[in-house]
Amino acid sequence: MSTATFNSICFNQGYLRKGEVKISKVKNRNQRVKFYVGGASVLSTKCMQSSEKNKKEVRIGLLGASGYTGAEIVRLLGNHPYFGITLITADRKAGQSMGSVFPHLITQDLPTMVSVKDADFSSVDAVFCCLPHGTTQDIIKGLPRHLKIVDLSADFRLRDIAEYEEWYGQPHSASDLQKEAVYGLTEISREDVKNARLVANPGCYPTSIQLPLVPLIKAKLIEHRNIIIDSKSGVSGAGRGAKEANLYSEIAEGIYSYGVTKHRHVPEIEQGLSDAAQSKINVSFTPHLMPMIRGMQSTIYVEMSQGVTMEDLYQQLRKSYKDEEFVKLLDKGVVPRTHNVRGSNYCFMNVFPDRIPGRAIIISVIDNLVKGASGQALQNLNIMLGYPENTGLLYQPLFP
Ligand SMILES: NC(=O)C1=CN([C@@H]2O[C@H](COP(=O)(O)OP(=O)(O)OC[C@H]3O[C@@H](n4cnc5c(N)ncnc54)[C@H](OP(=O)(O)O)[C@@H]3O)[C@@H](O)[C@H]2O)C=CC1
Ligand SMILES: CC(=O)N[C@@H](CCC(=O)OP(=O)(O)O)C(=O)O
Repeated sequence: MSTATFNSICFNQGYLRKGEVKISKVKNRNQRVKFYVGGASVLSTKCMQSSEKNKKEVRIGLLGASGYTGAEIVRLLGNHPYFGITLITADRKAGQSMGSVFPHLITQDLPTMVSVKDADFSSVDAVFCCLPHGTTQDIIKGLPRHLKIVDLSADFRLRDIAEYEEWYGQPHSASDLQKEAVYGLTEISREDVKNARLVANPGCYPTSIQLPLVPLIKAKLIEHRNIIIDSKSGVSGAGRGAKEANLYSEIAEGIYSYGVTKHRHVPEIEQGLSDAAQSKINVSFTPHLMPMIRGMQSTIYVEMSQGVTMEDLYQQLRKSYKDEEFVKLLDKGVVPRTHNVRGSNYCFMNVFPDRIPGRAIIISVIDNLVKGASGQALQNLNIMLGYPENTGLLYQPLFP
């Protein structure tokens, strides 16, 4: 038995911070080790001293590092003890350093951005693909098979290729890969994510909508008809590319409803809800652009099934998420606010009685760039590679 002091150690379910632990046997880092912490013992398959932080075990390639979700991956991985970035790509900004494109990341020790066509994947183990939909499928098709991939674009989210082609207005060039892709709404498909090679990371609106609705639909607590979803997004949801519609003068001091009746997230939302219901569900969905940078709220109006009460809805969500680290049902009556999840991987939700008997109102909030994109992507890659799901994701919300 030996004694050591760690700043942090990780074990199967999370982290222990600062403290003395006694280690019964240690031969190598991946060995099963017994820790004694304050009299209790904890079994671990992987442990690491924080002083080893720079010797990262997994080499990450980040495609689309010069965009918002790419930058967010860099920010999150800055605190990840096991994942180190060894390759970053950009398109127009290829040849530049990360610090020159995103000065807030100047302290990160990263290689220069290269174009995807010049990227060498031989010393990469896993890839985050933060590229525009439509361009992604051809790039992923060309990647070596040894790579684990989390794709943040919409290219592999829809199982039905014809539906993709209809809603995205272009042919799909990698239908074979689509068959192996796992839709990575982590809390709902965790078991499938574990064994996936390619994960299609959900869209931000679909994440905020499916997390509350899937458990209620599975438990048959709400009717499949008349689901009305009104969502609001911060402008970073549209990416960093210059667009007239996203100019400050177009966004500030106003709200803009867009994609009315035809937003491309409709089939993704309906796919997830229909899977939960095991029958086709159609929804009314309208997204809005808000004069804020980050954040997303979905306000969802539903009809409760015959005989179901508000208490049933609340208790079902409590049961579904009581052990989840990143999805929180708030105390009764507390209204979720985008401010309360900013910069974090949390989804906060709650359910309220409507004034009209038999109807309920659900509100869920996320940070579109974290749980709605890069945070959930990291949660998925942690699972795919057998690390604790929360690794690198323990940021508290940034408020005010
Ligand atoms: N922003 C958000 O909140 C969310 C975004 N997503 C999805 O994640 C993906 C990335 O989004 P986001 O980071 O916001 O987008 P950005 O527009 O901010 O970044 C796009 C990135 O892709 C690169 N790129 C553009 N075109 C090409 C191309 N033809 N070949 C190779 N690289 C290219 C850009 O390089 P360069 O800058 O050098 O031109 C940039 O690095 C998108 O599919 C988006 O829909 C998903 C959920 C939420
Ligand atoms: C504000 C804004 O423009 N948001 C984006 C959604 C971002 C996202 O989650 O979507 P994808 O990953 O499917 O692109 C939009 O409405 O297209």
